[in-house]
Amino acid sequence: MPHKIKADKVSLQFQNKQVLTNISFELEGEKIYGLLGRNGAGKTSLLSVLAAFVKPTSGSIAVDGEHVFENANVMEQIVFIRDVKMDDENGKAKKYMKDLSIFRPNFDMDYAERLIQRFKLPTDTEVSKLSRGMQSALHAIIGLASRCPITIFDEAYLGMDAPAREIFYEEVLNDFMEHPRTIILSTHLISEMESMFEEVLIIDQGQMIMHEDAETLRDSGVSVTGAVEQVDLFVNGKHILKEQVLGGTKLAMIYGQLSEQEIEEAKALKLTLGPITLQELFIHLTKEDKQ
Ligand SMILES: Nc1ncnc2c1ncn2[C@@H]1O[C@H](COP(=O)(O)OP(=O)(O)OP(=O)(O)O)[C@@H](O)[C@H]1O
Repeated sequence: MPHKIKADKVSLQFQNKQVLTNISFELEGEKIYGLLGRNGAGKTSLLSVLAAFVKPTSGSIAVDGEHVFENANVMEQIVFIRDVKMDDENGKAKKYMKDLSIFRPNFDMDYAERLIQRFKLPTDTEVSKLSRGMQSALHAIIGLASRCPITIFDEAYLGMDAPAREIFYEEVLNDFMEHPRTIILSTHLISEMESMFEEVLIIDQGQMIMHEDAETLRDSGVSVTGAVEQVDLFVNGKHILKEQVLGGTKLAMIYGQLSEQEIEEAKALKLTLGPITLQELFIHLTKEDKQ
């Protein structure tokens, strides 16, 4: 059964710094959610409140109606994976996992072993001596193999190289299909991951500015490709997110939907219309000088 998450007016202050302001949202669960925000937007802070690592200054987060903070029952349901260095950890990867698995009732050691093979994680090296990318892989393996109903990866892939990130994305998708659960992936590097998200939450300067179905978000803008002059003619007066010229061809991304008449106009100008990327939309929505 999916676990419902409800955040109710969550605010967080560190000393005098307002880090989160009145954040409310509901997640119905068993989906892959993308939490997007620029550096310092408050992603880690929000996820730390959700994982009960930090008590909000005001407001609360509840899972199935139970507040998370200092609630062992709920905390057992949540795994929060961050890309932190493990410089002080003694012991090797398998022992490290075994020790952690005691607190994770669904931990699947066979799956962890398969992931160790896939990521080529050295098992004869002390955890603290693993390279940064291998420490990231170890975090990812623990997050996946824990099979927690609420699985949070907070930029967990940052230390990995491109092939390792590919493995991570593939494993998240495959394991989610086989064991549906709530997976929250926070990132500011969107282009690689955007196809994974079913719903997207965007925070900017500590505030939730968007919570939307990923498809709906992609439909909120249009890409227009064609001959430079024709594209210029068509996008004139529209809200342009990005323009790019390659030889005689131009790609423009515009914000907002087109009317039937505009679609006909585009056809007449021999323009190709397509969806925009979440990345473009994100950059637009979180730009400092946005209107
Ligand atoms: N312990 C702390 N004490 C004071 N300020 C903090 C603390 N932790 C975070 N902050 C501040 O809170 C704000 C949000 O930080 P947070 O790490 O949540 O952002 P983020 O979106 O995860 O950023 P990034 O993508 O760079 O990791 C930042 O301005 C940060 O400096």
